[in-house]
Amino acid sequence: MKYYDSPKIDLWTGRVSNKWLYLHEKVHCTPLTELSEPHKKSIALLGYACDEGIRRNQGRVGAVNGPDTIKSSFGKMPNHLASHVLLQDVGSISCTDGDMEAAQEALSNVVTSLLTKKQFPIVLGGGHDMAYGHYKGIKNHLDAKGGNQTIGIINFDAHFDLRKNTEQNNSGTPFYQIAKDCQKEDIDFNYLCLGIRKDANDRILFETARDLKANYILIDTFQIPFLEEITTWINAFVKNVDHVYVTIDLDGFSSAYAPGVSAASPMGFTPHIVLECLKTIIGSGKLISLDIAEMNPTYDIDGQTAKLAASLMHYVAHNIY
Ligand SMILES: N=CN[C@@H](CCC(=O)O)C(=O)O
Ligand SMILES: [Mn+2]
Ligand SMILES: [Mn+2]
Repeated sequence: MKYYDSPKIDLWTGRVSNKWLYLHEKVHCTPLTELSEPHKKSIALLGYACDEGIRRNQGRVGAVNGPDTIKSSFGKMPNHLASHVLLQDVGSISCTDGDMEAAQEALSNVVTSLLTKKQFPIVLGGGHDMAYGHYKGIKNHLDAKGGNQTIGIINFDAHFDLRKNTEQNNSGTPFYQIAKDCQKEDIDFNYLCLGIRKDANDRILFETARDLKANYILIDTFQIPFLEEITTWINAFVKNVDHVYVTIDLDGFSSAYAPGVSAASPMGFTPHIVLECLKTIIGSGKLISLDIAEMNPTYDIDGQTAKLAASLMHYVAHNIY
């Protein structure tokens, strides 16, 4: 398949225990052609190796290497997964010819197929344009099942990513594109954005958020001391939808935690508040799929952004089933 690379076994190295103590010993590298409906509960790791959207959005490229770096960091972590949980690396969507829309389409098709095969997808990026393909994949899967099931998007991010795509699609436009698709279908655009920075979103973006009825919490209050209020907001949002798609943009974290991104946030959020929110969302039983975006190894320091992404994955993988 064009825009698809099979899993790379070489990424999965680390301490050898011969007792599945480490995730690189637990993971199976399964090309999509060999993926079947599992007998066990299964987590599918998929890369989105594309930074074309970041380049178009005047950002710093390098996120094309993000997925492999996160997988490699994750593999070195301890495995506490139950034996009845399968962990599979199913490879990566790649975009080497600049055709980001084709890569998004390929991503959408693979996500649909993963969900149909009863996998829990964790997608690793790559630019946040990933969210458009990821959302479409979830939507197509649910539409095929019928019943008009609704999707709520929870985006942990410093940015709305609601830029208008009148000139082009890029890493700053995915949720605007989704909102426009919702309008065409006459369905609600259910979007909650956590960690918005006033110093990183212009007036037009705030106006667009208002016009599209986007829900958001500013970075000033997206902090542990406001956990009770934040949890109430999340619960109210989740209650209103059938399924939740979570997308985590690493550039929303303070650059003290996540320097390896295109647009860093010195005044960003902490991993602790994100983990608390993930606990609430997973606890709702509605989380259908998740991704981690904008990992850029070129600007990382001592692999700490990759480790943060891997730790978030570690938490989700160990709590989803
Ligand atoms: N995907 C992120 N996009 C941000 C980048 C901001 C920046 O380059 O400073 C945005 O378009 O708002
Ligand atoms: Mn961002
Ligand atoms: Mn983003």
